[in-house]
Amino acid sequence: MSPRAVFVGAPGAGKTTVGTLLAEALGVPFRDVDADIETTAGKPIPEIFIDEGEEHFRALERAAVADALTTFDGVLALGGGAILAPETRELLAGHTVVYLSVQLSDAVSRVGLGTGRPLLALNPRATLKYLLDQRRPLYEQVATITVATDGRTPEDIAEELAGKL
Ligand SMILES: Nc1ncnc2c1ncn2[C@@H]1O[C@H](COP(=O)(O)OP(=O)(O)O)[C@@H](O)[C@H]1O
Ligand SMILES: O=C(O)C1=C[C@@H](OP(=O)(O)O)[C@@H](O)[C@H](O)C1
Ligand SMILES: [Mg+2]
Repeated sequence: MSPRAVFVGAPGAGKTTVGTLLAEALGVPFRDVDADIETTAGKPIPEIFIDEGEEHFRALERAAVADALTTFDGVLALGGGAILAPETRELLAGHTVVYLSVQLSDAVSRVGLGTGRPLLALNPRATLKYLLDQRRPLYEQVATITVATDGRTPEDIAEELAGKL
């Protein structure tokens, strides 16, 4: 069993939003690894970061991605940092991986100061700039399809992808 599409990209790229719309368009289920992690941990992601720390979150994330890649055949969204793990990048080989790219300005305006992303809680613009610079090569490495999302609606992006998949 293998997902129809796996979404990667930075926080605010629209993985959860576009992934949900694409799953609807294809008539398949949607799953978000962040939600799987919260179910396993029994608490929201910010609380995992506070109580156990990022390393523990990343361990849960590696396990959740490995599980979903072999047990789920709908549309799957990863968290933005999942591709930091070399073993996760290796597991993605052979899958249909959609990289939603986003420039700093759109990413910042989309995530704003909203809660739920502990890494961005303090200084979203500076942190996002760092994350984008660090991760862009990794997203490009695992991607089989890349879609630039700046200035486009989630509906428009999902429609384009539904036509390609
Ligand atoms: N293409 C887009 N244009 C404008 N806003 C978007 C777009 N994609 C997502 N958003 C908004 O940005 C925020 C983050 O989207 P989300 O799907 O949670 O991103 P991710 O899962 O990649 O972090 C949400 O408020 C969502 O409605
Ligand atoms: O970029 C990251 O390291 C993270 C992104 C989040 O997911 P989204 O990319 O869906 O916001 C979530 O997994 C966690 O807060 C860590
Ligand atoms: Mg998300």
